[in-house]
Amino acid sequence: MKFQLSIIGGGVMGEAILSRLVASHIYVPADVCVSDPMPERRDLLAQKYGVQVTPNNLVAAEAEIMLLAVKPQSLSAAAIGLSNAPASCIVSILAGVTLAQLETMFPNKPIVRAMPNTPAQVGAGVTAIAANALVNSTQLEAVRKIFKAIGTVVEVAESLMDAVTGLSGSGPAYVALVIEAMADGGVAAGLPRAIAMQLAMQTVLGTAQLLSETKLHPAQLKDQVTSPAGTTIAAVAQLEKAGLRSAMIEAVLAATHRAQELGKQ
Ligand SMILES: NC(=O)C1=CN([C@@H]2O[C@H](COP(=O)(O)OP(=O)(O)OC[C@H]3O[C@@H](n4cnc5c(N)ncnc54)[C@H](O)[C@@H]3O)[C@@H](O)[C@H]2O)C=CC1
Ligand SMILES: O=C(O)[C@@H]1CCC=N1
Repeated sequence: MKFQLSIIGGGVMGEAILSRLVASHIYVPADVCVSDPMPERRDLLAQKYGVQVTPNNLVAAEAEIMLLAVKPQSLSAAAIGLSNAPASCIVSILAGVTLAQLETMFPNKPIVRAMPNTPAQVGAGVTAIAANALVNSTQLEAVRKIFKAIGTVVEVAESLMDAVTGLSGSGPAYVALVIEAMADGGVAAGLPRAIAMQLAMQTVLGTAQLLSETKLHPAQLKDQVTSPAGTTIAAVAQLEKAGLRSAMIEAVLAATHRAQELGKQ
């Protein structure tokens, strides 16, 4: 096979995955090909990572693993002529697009559906994967290795992939909104913007680390912070009044439903 790995679509996620794979020496740049119609993306990726680039998806398809990283709306156009692609194994990170749909486009191919997230850019992503019946253990291990390079990997039933998309796939945006809003609150209370941002960011990072390392339930952590008649319970009462928990639950459900819709297009 001409390439060990090809990435169809060198955008935000394609580059995030590529950057970690090259940095961790999992693939030699010469063995990787990225296909993208935008010359400026091709030039940037070739210069920055030393990989092969092409505007022709068919050229890139000569790979052991072909990773699809185009928008779901671009999949039909990207897949034209690829139904008999020589790629040994196909991996899709497209929101909403099911294994059944991919199997129709790429008959009799081993296919893995995956859902990473943008903290992949700094090796702190989380990716859920689900494989079809044709994926063998060597191929699954190779796919796991790709996603381990960008963070942690969990295996789920394919029926749960839209829910994964609603939670961790889209989740970095929810957390970013929370951090921005907390910083705004600090600014409203008189803090300089830069200090407010630093405090908000480290509070989110530190809280996630504390929960992860101690295995405390979030409710226990909340109870540790809330002194009787203190400041935190005053804030928690406001958050409950504004429906923070309900808003977050509805947000995850809305993203899950949107992923289901994208899969039906
Ligand atoms: N951005 C995110 O946070 C996440 C995105 N995803 C999924 O990853 C996929 C890519 O998303 P992004 O990287 O954010 O999008 P993006 O728009 O940054 O990248 C898509 C790339 O595909 C290229 N492209 C368009 N048509 C093409 C074609 N016919 N052949 C080859 N390349 C083509 C574009 O030029 C662009 O560089 C989407 O399907 C999305 O659902 C999954 C997890 C997280
Ligand atoms: O918003 C989207 O559709 C993509 C999928 C998960 C994160 N971003």
